[in-house]
Amino acid sequence: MSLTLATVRPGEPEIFASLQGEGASAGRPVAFVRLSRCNLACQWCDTAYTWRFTGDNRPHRDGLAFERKANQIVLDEAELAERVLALGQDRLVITGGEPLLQGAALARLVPLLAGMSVEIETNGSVAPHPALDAQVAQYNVSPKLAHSGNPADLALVPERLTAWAGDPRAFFKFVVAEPDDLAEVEALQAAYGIASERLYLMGEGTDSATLLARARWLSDECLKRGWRFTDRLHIHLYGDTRGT
Ligand SMILES: C[S@@+](CC[C@H](N)C(=O)[O-])C[C@H]1O[C@@H](n2cnc3c(N)ncnc32)[C@H](O)[C@@H]1O
Ligand SMILES: Nc1nc2[nH]cc(C(=O)O)c2c(=O)[nH]1
Ligand code: SF4
Ligand SMILES: [Mg+2]
Repeated sequence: MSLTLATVRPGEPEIFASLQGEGASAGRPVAFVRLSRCNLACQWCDTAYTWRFTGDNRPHRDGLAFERKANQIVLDEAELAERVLALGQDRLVITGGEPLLQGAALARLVPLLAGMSVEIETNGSVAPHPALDAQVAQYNVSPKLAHSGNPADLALVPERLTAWAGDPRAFFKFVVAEPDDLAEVEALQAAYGIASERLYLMGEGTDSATLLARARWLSDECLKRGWRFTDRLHIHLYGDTRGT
């Protein structure tokens, strides 16, 4: 079995070491692998190069029907594990695109990582393969709200949100653009019993000024509600740059 990865430059898979920029483990030095393909199509996605391919202007709402394009690289698990281990970190963050679309292959990758812990970035709409789930230390679950432009029935899958809310490894990370978006977060917390200590708000944005402007009111909202706030550290450090 193999994995389809995004590329940081033509022909170079997006495998890199950086500080985790977001969520409950922000600031931790980690290795990253970015997989290609996504089942959603957020209108503000900062990694659309993993799912919207040259020559096709429609968002691919069906990530499983992806086409093999020059900007994707297929690696077998052993080759990928070797490149990850060479980065010398004790945790691997698997992101994308939507990495859980390739859960069976990821389940075969993890045992080759010599004891590295695994953290997964997911949009929360896809069930983790059971053999992968048994090996995951932390999920960063980012359910997409209406402002993402995705149909709610694709983005917000009730049985998935119930499962994530009941899993202590799962930290929710809601991308918020405007104060009105908070009513949706409130409704989801009430509907699924999401614990406030596992509920993070993160501003939408791919530049420091936008993120800081949003942080100013998001922090007040978190103080009022007992929710958590996360910034996007990598954007402040490196801008909107692939492989950082
Ligand atoms: C590119 S996604 C990949 C993982 C998965 N598809 C997901 O959406 O969680 C990684 C993280 O970046 C966030 N993200 C993507 N574009 C963003 C933007 N323009 N502003 C803020 N967060 C963004 C997503 O919500 C998610 O938390
Ligand atoms: N440094 C850094 N931290 C991140 N946290 C989540 C990321 C993602 O794209 O999933 C990401 C990323 O792309 N870079
Ligand atoms: S779910 Fe994640 S990868 Fe997919 S379009 Fe949205 S932000 Fe981008
Ligand atoms: Mg990113």
